[in-house]
Amino acid sequence: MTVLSGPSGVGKSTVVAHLRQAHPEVWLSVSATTRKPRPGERHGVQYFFVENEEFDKLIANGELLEWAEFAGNRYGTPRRAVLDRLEAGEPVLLEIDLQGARLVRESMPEAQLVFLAPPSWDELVRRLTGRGTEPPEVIERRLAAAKVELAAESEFDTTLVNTSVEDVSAELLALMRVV
Ligand SMILES: Nc1nc2c(ncn2[C@@H]2O[C@H](COP(=O)(O)OP(=O)(O)O)[C@@H](O)[C@H]2O)c(=O)[nH]1
Ligand SMILES: Nc1ncnc2c1ncn2[C@@H]1O[C@H](COP(=O)(O)OP(=O)(O)O)[C@@H](O)[C@H]1O
Repeated sequence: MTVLSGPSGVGKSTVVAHLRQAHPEVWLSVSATTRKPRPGERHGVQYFFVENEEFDKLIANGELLEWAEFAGNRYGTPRRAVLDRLEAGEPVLLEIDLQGARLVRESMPEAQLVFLAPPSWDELVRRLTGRGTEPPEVIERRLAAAKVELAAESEFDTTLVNTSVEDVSAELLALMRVV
């Protein structure tokens, strides 16, 4: 199992979408979140969008492999689906934040932790702002979280710098031994 983390706006979703277009056999976990959908996001595709009460239930029933609060919303990985795919021997990819990556490392030490880094701080700010999905105060919050995440890079097994989506997808596939 491979965990991909990195600051908001670095390009995680873009890289994963590119990788899965060429290799749909890579299974990506769909997380539950209390965040509201962005335009174009669909329930069950990018996320399972749930209310706070539903998220409380998922935690209480032990249905999440890990969960974390990120920039004011909660996000969690449904446990059953991940375990089923691992049992079936499929390549499993989680795209989660630093706190989640740390929790996975504790509960599944065999997981491979990959950090996606921006070419520079200015480029990260450009990407996050340029995406145009969040208002300025949310961007500020995510950039504050990004500073913490960038400082934790050394906790990961591997760092990939997202200069080129094509290159980084190929590198990630190689790390996952999908060719
Ligand atoms: N711990 C944890 N983090 C998650 C999960 N799903 C998504 N995240 C992370 O939550 C953060 C915010 O995600 P999102 O609101 O979709 O923003 P984006 O990643 O900037 O597009 C990102 O770092 C995601 O990787 C999850 O199930 N668990
Ligand atoms: N290698 C890259 N070069 C230039 N822009 C990129 C690259 N990777 C992603 N982007 C752009 O950066 C923005 C943030 O990417 P996204 O995949 O949403 O990030 P994340 O999922 O890490 O929050 C998007 O507008 C995306 O098109």
